[in-house]
Amino acid sequence: MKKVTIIGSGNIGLSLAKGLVKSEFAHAADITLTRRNLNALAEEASRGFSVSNDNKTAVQGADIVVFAILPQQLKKVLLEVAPVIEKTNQIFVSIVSGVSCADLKAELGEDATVIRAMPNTAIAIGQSMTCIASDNASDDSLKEVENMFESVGSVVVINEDLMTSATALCACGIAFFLRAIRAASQGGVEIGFHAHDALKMAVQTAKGAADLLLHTNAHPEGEIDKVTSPKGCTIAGLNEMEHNGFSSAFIKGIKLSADKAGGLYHEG
Ligand SMILES: NC(=O)C1=CN([C@@H]2O[C@H](COP(=O)(O)OP(=O)(O)OC[C@H]3O[C@@H](n4cnc5c(N)ncnc54)[C@H](OP(=O)(O)O)[C@@H]3O)[C@@H](O)[C@H]2O)C=CC1
Ligand SMILES: O=C(O)[C@@H]1CCC=N1
Repeated sequence: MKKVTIIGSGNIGLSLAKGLVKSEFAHAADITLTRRNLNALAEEASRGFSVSNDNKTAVQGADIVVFAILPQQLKKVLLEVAPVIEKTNQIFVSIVSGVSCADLKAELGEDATVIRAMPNTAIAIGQSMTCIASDNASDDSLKEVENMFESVGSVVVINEDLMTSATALCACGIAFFLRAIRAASQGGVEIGFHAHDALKMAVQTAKGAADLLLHTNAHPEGEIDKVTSPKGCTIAGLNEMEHNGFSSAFIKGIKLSADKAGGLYHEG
């Protein structure tokens, strides 16, 4: 089993930790979680994770070190751990948005093996879409990190220049689809369902749509054509949504997220 240290155990760091244990990629005891407010990790400590507020100690002996802190918090931590890292044995994975491999190596050293990864919070249940990229990792190192993220979802290896796009589409994207589900359930309440039934119906309908595409490799529009009866109620509803900017709003939101994701580190 690999030893994994996660620096920054907030929303995504903890989701990753839970997913890795659930998938049996690692035992809780092989995962070290850090944050400054150690009290907030009491529950994880009781579940067998090693917890610490000492990043320097926590990185030592780890096979894979994952940085999961905010872009604005990263530089200080990189400078803190740089003197104690083992460049020949350790892989450094950053899931911090807007931080390039060059930025990481500028602080950790040019010979450090750095890999960027962009998962989403469904990683906690093994359903992440994770994109990974590196400009210097060996095939073996890249494979090791790919295996880790494949244990908790799907992985696509991409060119580094597409990482901010991956951030918007996949990492932010899960929030966009969640909001769409909430909107559908709100519509369901207006047309007569109690909120809990409307939400359950919206969730299962969204899951069915996603699974349909995953299982058949079909194009969404082909599946939509099967639903829209001539002069029917689906095309009426769909066109009303489009007149109100549904696709356009989604596309514009994704573009704005991608623009924003690129700038968070250097904005400071
Ligand atoms: N949330 C998401 O869905 C995704 C987020 N990301 C990226 O992951 C990163 C983290 O995001 P998110 O989890 O949402 O943010 P959170 O604020 O939830 O988590 C960040 C964590 O880092 C800890 N932290 C801050 N400074 C230090 C430090 N010096 N040493 C150790 N721990 C520290 C904080 O705890 P404390 O204050 O106690 O130290 C906090 O728990 C961001 O860069 C984001 O871009 C990427 C993909 C998805
Ligand atoms: O909102 C954010 O900035 C982070 C990055 C991707 C998901 N959450």
